[in-house]
This record gives sequence, C-alpha cells and structure tokens, in this order.
Amino acid sequence: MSVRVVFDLDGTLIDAAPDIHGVANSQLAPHGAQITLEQTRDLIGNGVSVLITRMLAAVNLPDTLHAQMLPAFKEAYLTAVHKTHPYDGVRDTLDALKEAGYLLGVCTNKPIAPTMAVLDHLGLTHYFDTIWGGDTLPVHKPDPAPLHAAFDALGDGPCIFVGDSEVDAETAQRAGVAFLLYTEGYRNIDVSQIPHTAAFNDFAQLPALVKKYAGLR
Ligand SMILES: O=C(O)COP(=O)(O)O
Ligand SMILES: [Mg+2]
Repeated sequence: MSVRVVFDLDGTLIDAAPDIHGVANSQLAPHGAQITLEQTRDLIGNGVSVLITRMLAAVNLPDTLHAQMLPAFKEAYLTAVHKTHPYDGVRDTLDALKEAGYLLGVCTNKPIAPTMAVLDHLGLTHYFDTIWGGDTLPVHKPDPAPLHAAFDALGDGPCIFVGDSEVDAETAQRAGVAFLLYTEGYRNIDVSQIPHTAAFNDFAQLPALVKKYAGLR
C-alpha cells in the first residue's frame, strides 16, 4: 500500500500557456485573428475541443470553423513544447515524493499525444507510474472516471489529487478524494470559490501537505 498522488498537468506541473498561445495564433492567423497570452490562459482546462470553441468565441469567428480546426490544432500541439516549463520547484518536489515511496500519476484534459510529447521533452515522464490524457477515455474531467482510473492503476492507499482549476476541484469532489489546489495556475475564479482540502503557491510546500492529508505523521 502506497500513498497515491495524481497531478493535473497544464497550470499545475507545467506552464504550457505560451506554447498553446502559439498554436492558437497559428490557427487563427489565416482568418485574420489573434489572441493574447492572457486570453489563452482562460481557454485552458477543459480539453482541446472546448479550448477551440472558446478561442473562436473570443475572436468572434463562427463555430463552424471548429471541425476543420480541431485536427490541425492537435497536429500543431504535438510539437508545441519549446516554450513550456515546469513551475518552480516541480522537479525537486517530484524527486522528494518519489524518494518518500509515493506512487505518482497524471490526469489531464490535454490529449494524450501532446501530453506525452511535452513530458518527454521536459524529461518528466519517468516520474509517473500512470498517465491519463483527455482522450484516453471517452469522458474527461470533471467526469471522475479518468481520475478513478489513474488512482486504480496505482493500486491501494490514500489518494491525493493536485490541480489548479475549478474543473480539477469538481473532479476531486465527484471522485471523493482530497484536493490540493495550486494557486499559481490558470484558475479564473477566486481561490475561496474553489472547494479544496488545502491550497499552496509554492511546490516546496507540497511534500508536507501530501504527508498531512495522506494521514501520515
Ligand atoms: O485543457 C487542457 O487541454 C489541459 O488542461 P489540464 O492539464 O489543466 O487538464
Ligand atoms: Mg490545469
């Protein structure tokens, strides 16, 4: 039996917004439109299909473009890794959690192919015993199924989900697991309005929080 810690990806382990911004603008350019990095942050969290719907709405382009944009967006997403970085302290914290003997996983709404591409590019893949993308199952967060699947893949033990958004909070609630909220990601509502077990703004705080909420002394 091991403590199981599953992480959201975008806005939690990595800041992927600059690369997603680049992909978004490469898709919008032929239509004479662009969005800002700030606008891009508000698009992230519900997967690529919702991201495109929100992007088109943000620049007043018709949603009829969605079907043609989706495959092109996913294709460009695969190589959009060079401006993406882990948040400060992420590597040290993942090392510390591994050292403590915990099992780690990822449950993201980013499709699995770009998820693997960016984790491989950043040298983070080896930390995780299981990785679930937004298209690994027919449903994605806030449906609790992928989070349940990630924890199940890690065996038995206390469950902690770490994420940055209201989508993650709802997923954790529906899955019935503890939720640690990273406050420096892409959430667009106040921390007080997001149900959470505990919040943190620095990854150095995470090992102690995991220990506490896993019920360890
Ligand atoms: O919306 C996305 O594509 C990814 O978001 P997530 O990693 O925060 O789930
Ligand atoms: Mg996120």
